[in-house]
Amino acid sequence: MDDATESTKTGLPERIRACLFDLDGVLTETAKVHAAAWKQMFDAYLKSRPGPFVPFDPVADYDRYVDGKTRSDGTRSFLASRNINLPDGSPDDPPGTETINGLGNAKNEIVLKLLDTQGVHVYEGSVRFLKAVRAAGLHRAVVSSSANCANVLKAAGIDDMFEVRIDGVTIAKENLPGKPAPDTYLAAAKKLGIDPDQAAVFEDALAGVEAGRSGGFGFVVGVDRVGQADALRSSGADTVVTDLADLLKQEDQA
Ligand SMILES: O=P(O)(O)OC[C@H]1O[C@@H](O)[C@H](O)[C@@H](O)[C@@H]1O
Repeated sequence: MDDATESTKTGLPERIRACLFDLDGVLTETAKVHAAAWKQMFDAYLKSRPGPFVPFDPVADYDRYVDGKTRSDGTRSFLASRNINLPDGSPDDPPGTETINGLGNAKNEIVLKLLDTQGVHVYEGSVRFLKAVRAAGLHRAVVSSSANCANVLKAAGIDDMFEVRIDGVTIAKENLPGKPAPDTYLAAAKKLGIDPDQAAVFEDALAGVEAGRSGGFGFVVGVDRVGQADALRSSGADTVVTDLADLLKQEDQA
């Protein structure tokens, strides 16, 4: 924690009245599952194209182009990095159709299978932190680009911990710009009736931390699961932890 941060029972600055949590990689261990599904889909697609095969890197490519973004933004962004431009197609394009939606649907088939076979695992430190902020009377929202957010929260057994959920389904329905735009976080703060400078954002994705910074949120916590603390800081995190429960430690030590 930064020395300048006034400590409360939760390790957050005193002005904070709400916590806005990303899902995949912050609350649940599902960022890894998404990264594996993206790799399987993109590698199959890249192999089908003429020219040398350069595989999708599940760390570097995932963090830079895909993590935190909606399914279609992530697909578009990685393909653009390889100078591949595909039409959007339609949301119900069958998996494998050579469109942004077709490739995204293929990835979703894989992710659903993986979630089904592996189950959804929560980060225990995140659950402890969630319980601590609830006990401290802070509002809680989940803000995820994933259209599978509701099911993942349910499978993780933490769906009753949040007053507000903004997710990939909301983004499509309300036509919100996805992360790195701040709109999804701003929508959550608005629904909670809290000003952005009274809300803290918790994010493992560079795109999400950027959204927290550009939205004028009161505190941005970078959650480093893959050794990218410096990148999280330079994208706008006020502090970086490897486990949300680390925020509670300074209270224990006080
Ligand atoms: O394909 P879904 O479940 O709608 O998820 C979209 C994105 O949701 C984000 O939360 C993940 O960080 C991305 O990896 C994922 O691709």
